[in-house]
Amino acid sequence: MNWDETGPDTGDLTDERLQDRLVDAGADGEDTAVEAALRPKDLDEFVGQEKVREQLDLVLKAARARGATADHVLLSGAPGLGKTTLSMIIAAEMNAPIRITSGPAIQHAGDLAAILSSLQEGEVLFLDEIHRMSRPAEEMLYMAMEDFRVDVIVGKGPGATAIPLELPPFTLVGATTRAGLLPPPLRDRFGFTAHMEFYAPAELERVIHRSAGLLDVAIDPQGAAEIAGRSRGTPRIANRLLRRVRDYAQVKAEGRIDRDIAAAALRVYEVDERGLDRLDRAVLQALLKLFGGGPVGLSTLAVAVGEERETVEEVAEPFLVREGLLARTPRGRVATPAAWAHLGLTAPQGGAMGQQGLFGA
Ligand SMILES: Nc1ncnc2c1ncn2[C@@H]1O[C@H](COP(=O)(O)OP(=O)(O)OP(=O)(O)O)[C@@H](O)[C@H]1O
Repeated sequence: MNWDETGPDTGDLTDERLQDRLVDAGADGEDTAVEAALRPKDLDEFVGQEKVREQLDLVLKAARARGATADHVLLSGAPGLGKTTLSMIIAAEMNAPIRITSGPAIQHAGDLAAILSSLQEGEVLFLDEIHRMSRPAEEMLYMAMEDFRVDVIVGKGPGATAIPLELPPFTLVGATTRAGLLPPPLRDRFGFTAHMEFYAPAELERVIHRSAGLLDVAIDPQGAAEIAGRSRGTPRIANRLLRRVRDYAQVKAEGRIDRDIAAAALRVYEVDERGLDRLDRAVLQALLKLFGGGPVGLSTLAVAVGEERETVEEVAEPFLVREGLLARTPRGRVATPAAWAHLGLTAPQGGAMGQQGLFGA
């Protein structure tokens, strides 16, 4: 074997460390405050997603020309790609107020009835994680979306009565990370559905330049490219990395960000040039160094990195799979040739443990 035999340096990736992952696409407390300041305010400021922007622009312009409320909109896509931002832009473009809530916050049909009955005419209701709403609330939503009416059930058992309640026309903007999980009757009630894609590096560079301008940070094009390449196709991560690089630049380089400063800062934060962090690399290293590239079962891999199965499967693997570094096969997890190259290791001759046949020699 021609790789070093010391085994992976998996460190101590406790749950607390995971919550602080710089490359997690979910929002944290700090994000929410800063994100408000960095959010594009209209469709022109919204970077990338050309098709979605073009289509949405037509939907909104046509509704405005008719003096009507815009059709219901469903936005699907991974966390941090701009679904909340787009919903706010829809409201702004329609000159309408916006109410923000989420599926998990609506556990009873009554919760939803209370929200719906207090909407103003034309208001945008943003329902994040719409796939996590309770079943009774979901059924109430069908009628509200289609007929702008809900039946509020008063009482229980045989004496229960349904009191119809008229609603003002409103625009529901539903957001989900998993459009496939939505029941077809709900999906069909949206007049416009858009899928948000991960952003290309050049688009993330534009996001970074825009945010740097708003944060009053000096950054050159190479510095922005360096951060964009590590941002996993996600504007939220790009903005978060920019803020960490800004800290480093303030302490070490009079606040100016160029390629070397960005690279040095992100080395300190353990985000590599492809956007992998310590956990991602620990999983890859275990797979390559301990198991010759696999196939190896998920549980074994998880024990090797000292993590829960779910952490490896849900936190690390999706990005590694997306990047073409790891494959989930019926025989177990397998590293791709790109994984060997990324860690600077040489794949064993003859394709040890399943390399051959799965990816060629
Ligand atoms: N197209 C874009 N152009 C510029 N900035 C963007 C864009 N999309 C997202 N952002 C920035 O990324 C951050 C996260 O976006 P947003 O909160 O809209 O994501 P999201 O898809 O709603 O995420 P989640 O599903 O986790 O709530 C925001 O601060 C916003 O400024």
